[in-house]
Amino acid sequence: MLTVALAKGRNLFDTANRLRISGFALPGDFEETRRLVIEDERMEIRYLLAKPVDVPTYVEHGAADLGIVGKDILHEKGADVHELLDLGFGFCRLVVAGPKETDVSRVTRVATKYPRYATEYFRKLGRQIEVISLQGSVELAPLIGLAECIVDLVETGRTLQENGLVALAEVAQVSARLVANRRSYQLRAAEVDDFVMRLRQNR
Ligand SMILES: Nc1ncnc2c1ncn2[C@@H]1O[C@H](COP(=O)(O)OP(=O)(O)OP(=O)(O)O)[C@@H](O)[C@H]1O
Ligand SMILES: O=P(O)(O)OC[C@H]1O[C@H](OP(=O)(O)OP(=O)(O)O)[C@H](O)[C@@H]1O
Repeated sequence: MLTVALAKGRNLFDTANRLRISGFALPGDFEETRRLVIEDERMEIRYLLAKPVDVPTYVEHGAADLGIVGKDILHEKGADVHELLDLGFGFCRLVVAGPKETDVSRVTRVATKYPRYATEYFRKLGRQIEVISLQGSVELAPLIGLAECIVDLVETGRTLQENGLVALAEVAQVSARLVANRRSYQLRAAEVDDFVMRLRQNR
């Protein structure tokens, strides 16, 4: 039986949809259930419903053979996992954003849920910045002077717009990815390949 860790929240609906059209039988209440472990006995798959940021951890440590999670989280966590497939949903962009007059090449304080991305991005610009780590509502920081700009996800642009901020530069493009534990990828190759093939065919 393969164990697959799925990110709860925003991407779960598209993930479940993709699994269903790929032939996996999920319970009708899959997207709403409070159960955290769900078994599909016919397909011999066990799903773990995890907080998105924890999915790479389950996969890296072998608690799950496979995982589905956003590229943003994957890179930020730096987990040692094998990336197998861009699933083609969960699209958004990680950007530097702030008041429109902000000079990105001169900022010193950046608020973000993504310290690694932020540090790497500004290092490439030759800038050593102070990162202010926040857990959400990051757009607040430049509004009240906690930071000059932010590094955060943008999808529709509505949150930036309603707070008088603009995207100043793109840091990364994001979509959902299928990842594998490195040992599972080698030792359970046939099962993993079958899972990958089914998801790939239904992109
Ligand atoms: N507009 C968006 N804002 C945030 N994440 C998005 C957006 N569009 C797609 N995503 C993807 O969804 C993932 C975040 O999902 P979600 O917001 O449910 O997680 P979360 O912020 O960790 O939530 P929580 O902390 O409440 O569990 C991101 O990692 C990203 O890959
Ligand atoms: O471009 P938009 O479509 O407006 O989406 C972008 C917003 O969505 C996310 O926040 P989320 O709703 O996950 O809340 P959070 O701030 O608590 O992370 C992200 O951090 C942005 O704030």
